[in-house]
Amino acid sequence: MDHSARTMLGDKASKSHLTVNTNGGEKPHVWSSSEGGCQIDIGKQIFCNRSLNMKNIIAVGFDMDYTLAQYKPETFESLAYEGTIRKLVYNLGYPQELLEWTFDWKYMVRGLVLDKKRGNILKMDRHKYVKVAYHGFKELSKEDKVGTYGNTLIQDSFDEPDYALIDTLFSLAEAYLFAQLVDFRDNNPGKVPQGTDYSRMYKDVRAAVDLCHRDGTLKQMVAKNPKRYINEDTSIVPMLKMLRASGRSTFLVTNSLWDYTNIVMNFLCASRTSDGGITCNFDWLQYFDVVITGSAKPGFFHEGKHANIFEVETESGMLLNTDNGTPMPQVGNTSPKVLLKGLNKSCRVFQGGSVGHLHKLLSIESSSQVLYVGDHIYGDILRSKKVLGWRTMLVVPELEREVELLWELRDMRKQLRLLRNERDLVEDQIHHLKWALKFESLRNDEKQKMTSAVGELESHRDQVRLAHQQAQWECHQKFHKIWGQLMKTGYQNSHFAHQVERFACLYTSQVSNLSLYSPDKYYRPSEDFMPHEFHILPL
Ligand SMILES: Nc1nc2c(ncn2[C@@H]2O[C@H](COP(=O)(O)O)[C@@H](O)[C@H]2O)c(=O)[nH]1
Ligand SMILES: [Mg+2]
Repeated sequence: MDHSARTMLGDKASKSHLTVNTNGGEKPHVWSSSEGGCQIDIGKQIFCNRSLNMKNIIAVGFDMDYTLAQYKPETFESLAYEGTIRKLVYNLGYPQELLEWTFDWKYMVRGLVLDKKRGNILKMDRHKYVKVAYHGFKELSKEDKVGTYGNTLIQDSFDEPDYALIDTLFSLAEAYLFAQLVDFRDNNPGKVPQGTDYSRMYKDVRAAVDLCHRDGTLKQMVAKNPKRYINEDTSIVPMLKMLRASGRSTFLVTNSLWDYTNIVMNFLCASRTSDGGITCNFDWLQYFDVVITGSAKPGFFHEGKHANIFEVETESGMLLNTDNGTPMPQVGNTSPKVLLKGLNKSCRVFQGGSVGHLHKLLSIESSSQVLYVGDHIYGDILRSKKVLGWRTMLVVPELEREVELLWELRDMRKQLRLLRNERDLVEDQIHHLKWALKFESLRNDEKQKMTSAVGELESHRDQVRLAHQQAQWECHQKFHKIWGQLMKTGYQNSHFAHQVERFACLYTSQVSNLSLYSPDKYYRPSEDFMPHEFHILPL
């Protein structure tokens, strides 16, 4: 990105947020360091939907998977894809030839909706109007699309059980496999198990993916070689240290269980040995006050929910009974050493429980004092904000490239807007002339003149329309060949963007972007604009 981009967009300076240290590794510039406090690249900024004064926040919580731990989709999602195929073939009777299939990890994006019954994949705008629709990998014609989804009666559904929202990066492999199976069934109806319709195929894929997450197919491989599957982020520890130094409590709430959480957090927080190796220990716990594993979000966020909470004995992974989080004597011959350990530790680790337990453990009086950072709108953000009133930040890794492309394509987008205005203007002129031809008493020569003017304007309109459509398509393709921009569908916000706007107080591309801002930052939203204001107020 050139320097002007940095200064024009959010007044950013050209300073990078990483410097190369003496070992050749990258040293992050946290806000509190001497190099920190510089202006921030557009791709790393935190964007604000709803004002949030960090001074009112006393605890900052984090989700782990795809929030603190950014998986590499090319390896991690491929692992999920291959594991799922094996289960389809060996457990569910799908043909062996599926084992030859390959996965394009860039094809699917978040925010898509699977129409399980029809075998379609959809991208909708914020009004739930279907703008892009594919049957398997075949694009639906405009007529088919409108015929199937144009009916306003189904506009407000698109929910389970007939539809599935691809709202986490964990779902990209299953969406791709669903599209492949739809194509496969259409072309080889006899080859799929008898009675298998599209919905059944989706159900099978879902069950197989689910099993991959539960039976160790994925987690064993990540544990063996975390570096292959997870991006290293040297800013996470400095960010946590800065938040804690500012007086905030920090906590982790993850659906992963303790054994896996410990491996992933060690990878993210441990200091590396000279050969790049990691010593596995529990040092990372010093950066948290409370860690809750196996949290079963989003159910965790229900205040009234009764859920047992167990203390995790970190060395052995043993679960200890607690009295709502308070250590309690174990019945029988449990070693008293183990029982007392929990009382002295600076960070306590639990499994299960619900938000009430967490508030008690952290002495939180009001839920508005908590900021929670997660990657899943439904699992992390929607319930925590809507039901509970926590403040929320959504991590959207795709955003970094999206905003940088927006900047690169600014001239193209300006051109698009001009073409759109011109098309509207010419259409108005045509309507006006046609009206006059129909209702005004005109002389023959006037009529002839007007009729030929209409003809000229219509051909001009067609040219402008075509140029506009062409430019729109080119722009769409620059973002993603099939689905276009993540946050837009045409000129409207996408369904995904609409959810981000409604449920996330803040959103940003990486969790560690928090380290680039003061822990006391007052995040303020940009001004709202109504359509009538666009032509009046200079932007
Ligand atoms: N049983 C299933 N587990 C899943 C699935 N998709 C993801 N996951 C697991 O959830 C947690 C997410 O952790 P969090 O830190 O983001 O709360 C992680 O362990 C995943 O493996 C699924 O479809 N089924
Ligand atoms: Mg997550």
